[in-house]
Amino acid sequence: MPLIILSPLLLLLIAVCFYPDLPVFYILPFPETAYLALATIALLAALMRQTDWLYWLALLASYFAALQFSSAANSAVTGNMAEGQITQLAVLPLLTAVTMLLLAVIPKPLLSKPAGILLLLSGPALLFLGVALPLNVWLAKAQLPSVVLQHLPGCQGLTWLHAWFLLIIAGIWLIIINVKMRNPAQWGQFAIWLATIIGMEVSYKPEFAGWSIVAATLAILLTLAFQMLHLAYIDELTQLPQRRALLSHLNRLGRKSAVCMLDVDHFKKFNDTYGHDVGDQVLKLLGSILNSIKGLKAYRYGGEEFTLVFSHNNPELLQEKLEEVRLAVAEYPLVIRKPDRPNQADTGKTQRGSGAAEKTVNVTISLGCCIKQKGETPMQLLKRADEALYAAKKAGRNIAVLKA
Ligand SMILES: Nc1nc2c(ncn2[C@@H]2O[C@H](COP(=O)(O)OP(=O)(O)OP(=O)(O)O)[C@@H](O)[C@H]2O)c(=O)[nH]1
Repeated sequence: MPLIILSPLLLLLIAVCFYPDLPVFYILPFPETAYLALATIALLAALMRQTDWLYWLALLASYFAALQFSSAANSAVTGNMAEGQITQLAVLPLLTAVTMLLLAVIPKPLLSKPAGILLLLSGPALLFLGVALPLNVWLAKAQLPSVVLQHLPGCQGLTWLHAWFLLIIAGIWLIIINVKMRNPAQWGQFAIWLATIIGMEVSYKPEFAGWSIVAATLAILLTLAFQMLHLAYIDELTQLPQRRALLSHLNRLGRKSAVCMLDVDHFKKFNDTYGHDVGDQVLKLLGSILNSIKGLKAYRYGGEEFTLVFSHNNPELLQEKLEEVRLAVAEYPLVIRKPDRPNQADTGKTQRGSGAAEKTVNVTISLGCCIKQKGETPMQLLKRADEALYAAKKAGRNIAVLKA
């Protein structure tokens, strides 16, 4: 997924480096096209209720405007930055990188709230302040060693100073994406940052800088598509694909396959005893247990029912796997905080650990599995799996029933 999101920028980078004379670079009028692309994506993001993107787009638009303003101010210089000299334009990527990293990590308020409007305006304001203030003069006073102000080999705009600074930002960003937040939006934001760096390096040609904005908007478009797919197919609570994804899988099921329905035993009683919130945590945990078991594809069918799809029909292997799933759930200790600790009520009621005010419980599941028959439709197969589940419940629960 990340590479697809980054692909417009990677393609642009290759084209700029190796094919700078491509006619496609010169067919669009810039900067108008860049602003039009930004406005279109902003509209699309707002329509899709993904308004966080508006913060990013405002920042990107003001970055592009600041880039043009600084480029015009430095128009006497052929490249972005004369060797060994810090221009205002050279400070821009450093400032943008920090602003974007900040935007990536801070919680974003609703745009309709005053705090949202403030955040929307503060990013662009910071950039324009950076351009207006003589930051380059202040930086020059720091008397950096001349080597850090030399251009990178093959680069016209970026110096070693930029390289080190941007490398650190990129490192922090990639760590955040991979360790903390694994979702398409994080990669889309990283793509925007990448676009600003490319835009900076190629700003000596307005067409290239304009294309970097177009590539960034394409990256956001791809991210929006992933976000919509996620909304349509992934269950919010368990993070498993939900019924729509299951039906699409069942429609392209191979000849040798099997389907299993499972649900939590006495879940109504569990909810009544520990509360709906704790019940939700159990379903979440069940989702992560099912997702971690190899050799099957797990879906949340609805409520406390889950479906497992197997791409083989070997009865021994199926029985073994069903048993593995059943035991994985039954043997997982759920630590539940007692309600006499209200101050910690929001911080995860179900987790591993021990303590005086905690109680360990176990939940069990029942499973009903059926091997796909010749000519059987997905609905018929699901219905038989449901009957097998019913048989497992009748047989006393916490067992797996496999039918041919
Ligand atoms: N916490 C929580 N409970 C849910 C959710 N979806 C369904 N339930 C509950 O799951 C319970 C299902 O109850 P029943 O269908 O009677 O089944 P059961 O109590 O598990 O009994 P058996 O299946 O016969 O063992 C109901 O109380 C629903 O409210 C959910 O998303 N979160």
